[in-house]
Amino acid sequence: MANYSVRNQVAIISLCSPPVNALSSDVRRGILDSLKKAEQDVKVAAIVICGEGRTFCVGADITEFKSEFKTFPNLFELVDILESSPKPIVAAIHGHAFGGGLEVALACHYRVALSSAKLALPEVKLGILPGAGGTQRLPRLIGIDSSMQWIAFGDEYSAQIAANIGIIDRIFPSNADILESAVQYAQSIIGKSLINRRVSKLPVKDASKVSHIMEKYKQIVGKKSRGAIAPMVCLEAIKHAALLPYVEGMKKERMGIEALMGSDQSKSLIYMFFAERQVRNWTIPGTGINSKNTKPIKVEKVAVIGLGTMGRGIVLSLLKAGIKHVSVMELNKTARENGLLFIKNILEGYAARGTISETQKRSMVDALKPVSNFEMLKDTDLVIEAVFESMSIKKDIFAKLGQVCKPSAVLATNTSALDVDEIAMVTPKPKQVVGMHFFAPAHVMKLLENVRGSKSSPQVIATAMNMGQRMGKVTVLVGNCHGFVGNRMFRHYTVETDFMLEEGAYPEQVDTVLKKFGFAMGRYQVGDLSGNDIGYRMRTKFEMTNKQQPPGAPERER
Ligand SMILES: CCCCCCCC/C=C\C=C\CC(=O)SCCNC(=O)CCNC(=O)[C@H](O)C(C)(C)COP(=O)(O)OP(=O)(O)OC[C@H]1O[C@@H](n2cnc3c(N)ncnc32)[C@H](O)[C@@H]1OP(=O)(O)O
Repeated sequence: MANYSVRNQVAIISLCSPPVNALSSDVRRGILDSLKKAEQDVKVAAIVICGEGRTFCVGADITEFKSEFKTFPNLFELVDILESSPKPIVAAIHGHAFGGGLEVALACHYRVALSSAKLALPEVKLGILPGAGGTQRLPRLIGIDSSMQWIAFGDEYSAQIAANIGIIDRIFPSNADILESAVQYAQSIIGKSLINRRVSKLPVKDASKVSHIMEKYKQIVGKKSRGAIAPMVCLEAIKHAALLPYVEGMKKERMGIEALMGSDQSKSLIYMFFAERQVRNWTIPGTGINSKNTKPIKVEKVAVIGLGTMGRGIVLSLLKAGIKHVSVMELNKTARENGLLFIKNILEGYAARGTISETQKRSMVDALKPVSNFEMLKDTDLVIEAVFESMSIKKDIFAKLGQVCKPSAVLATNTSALDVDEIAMVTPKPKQVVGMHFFAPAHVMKLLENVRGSKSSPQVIATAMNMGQRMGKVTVLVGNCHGFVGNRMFRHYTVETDFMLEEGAYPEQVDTVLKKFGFAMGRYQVGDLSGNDIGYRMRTKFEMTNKQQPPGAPERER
């Protein structure tokens, strides 16, 4: 679980737990045993900790969360043992140094990284806090302000940003051999004093400003992470780094993680973490066909038909995924102009905020290819139709696509409830048709529900799934039934909130409570965004509005 070797006075402890070197109890034990060997070997003058395979270390092994705390060395014990080593330890980071992985690196005396490496303390996204000294060591290295930013939101940062603020001591080019570079670096620091290299012994630079900074982040967290408990507990723990000696601060951190670990919020977030990964392994029930044995079609040219709310978001998602040729077809002139303006404005906003560079923005704008007739789509690899939710309009479009598109083109409909098979049947090759149900706003929402028609070919399904993943979506394969899965779930939620209106609540009151609970938008805001007419049409088509009831009859009687 950790391999040990010695090269020119430098001991190498390499984490070996594929695929991501999570810190299972065996890995922690392996690190400790190797460290003892290195400390006892008189020929060893420095130590490098690195990760084998694609990454340094992604943190604690989440699958062990129920049991790991009793096994020695625990992660918070291991980091203190590492830091107190009399021989200098260099963390050699490539891939990811996340969570406990970064905490191990912070306990080392030096940190070097490839420029392509990513660093983060993302525990807050699992509803917990960095419980191996992260809330106490990071502030001593980069200050309270930056630590609150890193820990309360859990975002990842590039090695270069980490170097700029003092986490990383030396950056190597992304194509360098990280181990070789780290060993050379370790040789260069042999004999140097470790007095200023033990992070837990350093003072917190902006400690005197802690109250002010704390207030600032409480406000931001209150808005950005409404309803979440962990971010506030993270802030509290970091505050203690400024107010208390390291050992006392660690006790507070421990209290924080004990309060959060096993909470309903944490359990849900951990469930979500694994569920999001599990859906990548899709399967067609009863056929043996699955993500492992089916290859997607190569997609370079994509077209989106319709530039309304959904079409615009889909185009943006494709551009963000790096698709270099996105044809957009909107026959209505005003809708086309408004849609293109909307897309360009959003890209401008990304560039202004630094989410993308100016060069990336220009290349995204260049990738946009407005087209005015169906013939222009003849060499497109994937067409995503995102027009009005009307079966007759969609059938009309698919009949035309069936005539003009090349036989291998994947034809996707962004319907939220209509029968994908009925749409597919108007084309000469129904096996090329699949549903790709995005959620509004499509460039923001992470869920994509791909709908498997009864005729959709495995390769077509694989292509839609692959495209979803390229767009960074949590892409779920579902069957073809009314409302698919997302809207069938959403329906129960809307029915309950509608009952509340009938019982006297106003839409804005319902929305306010939901937002306070943590929802990004209230249920009625969502209705306004997607269009209440869509739900109305769906209900009418399926005769869920009981014609015997007079207009205005209560929902529960319909
Ligand atoms: C009761 C009180 C006790 C008090 C004492 C507590 C002491 C605790 C001390 C310390 C606590 C530390 C907390 C942590 O470190 S929590 C973990 C923090 N790290 C993370 O959250 C990182 C999670 N991983 C990711 O975000 C991604 O995997 C990423 C690193 C970005 C890589 O992404 P990608 O390349 O897309 O790879 P996958 O996500 O597909 O992952 C590949 C497979 O690896 C599995 N995986 C990933 N991370 C972990 C992990 N931390 N633990 C276990 N398994 C992990 C993932 O599920 C994939 O598996 P599969 O292929 O089977 O789907």
